[in-house]
Amino acid sequence: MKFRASGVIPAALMPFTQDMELDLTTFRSHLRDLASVKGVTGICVNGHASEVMSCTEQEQARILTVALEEVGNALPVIGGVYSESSIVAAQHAKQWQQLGANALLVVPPAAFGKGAQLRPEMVMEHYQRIADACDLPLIIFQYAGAQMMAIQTLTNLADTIPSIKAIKDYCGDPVAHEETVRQLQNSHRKVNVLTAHSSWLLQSLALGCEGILSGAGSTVAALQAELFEAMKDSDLPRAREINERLDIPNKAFYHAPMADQHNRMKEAQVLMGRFPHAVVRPPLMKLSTAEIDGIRAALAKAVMLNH
Ligand SMILES: N[C@@H](CC=O)C(=O)O
Repeated sequence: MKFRASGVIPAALMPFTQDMELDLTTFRSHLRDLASVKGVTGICVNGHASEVMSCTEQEQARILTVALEEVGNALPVIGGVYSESSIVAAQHAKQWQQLGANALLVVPPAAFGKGAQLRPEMVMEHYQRIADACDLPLIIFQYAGAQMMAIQTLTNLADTIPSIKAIKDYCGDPVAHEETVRQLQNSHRKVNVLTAHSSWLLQSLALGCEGILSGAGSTVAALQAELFEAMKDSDLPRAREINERLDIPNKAFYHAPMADQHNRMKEAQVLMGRFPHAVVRPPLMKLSTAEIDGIRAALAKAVMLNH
């Protein structure tokens, strides 16, 4: 299945059983749900939304294999490559290719947050090792805050590593985001920008981003796809209307502490009748009843509850 770095690519959640094991039955039905949404062009697993940091290497391999079995005939599957070690990340890249992944999302190691701006060679080495270990299209993951890479580092990556085809941009800064679109997507070496700015998608898509790769897609992929379509058609009134609808669940998912963003989406899946439980692995903690009630109210207001 050929990966095209465009359109709406949800990052799947990873359901766990009550004893915190992978719940692969629910995962399979989650993947089928996502694949059935009109406008979805791929599915990403083993990203932050899948709680990749708390899954073992064997579990990550299993998650990718199950995703490929379940939806790999219909859509490209993008596997997140995450390790604190560039050497291990490169081993994963090789293994994920052998398992059949169609592209890789390079999840930034925590070390980037302690010096990627001052020592961009860390970033270059991490990506180069991954690129050398496989032949798959790579997606840069630009993260907000301390992990954020300088625009010069992004253009150096694009110029040095031909297999880089896209960037998932979650820089959180509209000025930096616009510059990323300008310098990567609208330059001679075209690297598509897939926005992850789920809470300001309309503004982001107005810059011309070629797609959306977002954890919120796990839960609001249909609305994201409608918004994407409206923006492609330059139908601003329609886009504004969809944006208003998206704003309600987005406000319930994206607020401090941001560590809980996907935790909240899991609770939403339970409230929508899709997941049996919203179990997260520590250090993430179960949300309070008051917060779950707030998510329920938001979903009801957005007409996302069937009951
Ligand atoms: N909020 C973004 C970035 C997360 O890591 C997303 O979920 O895609």
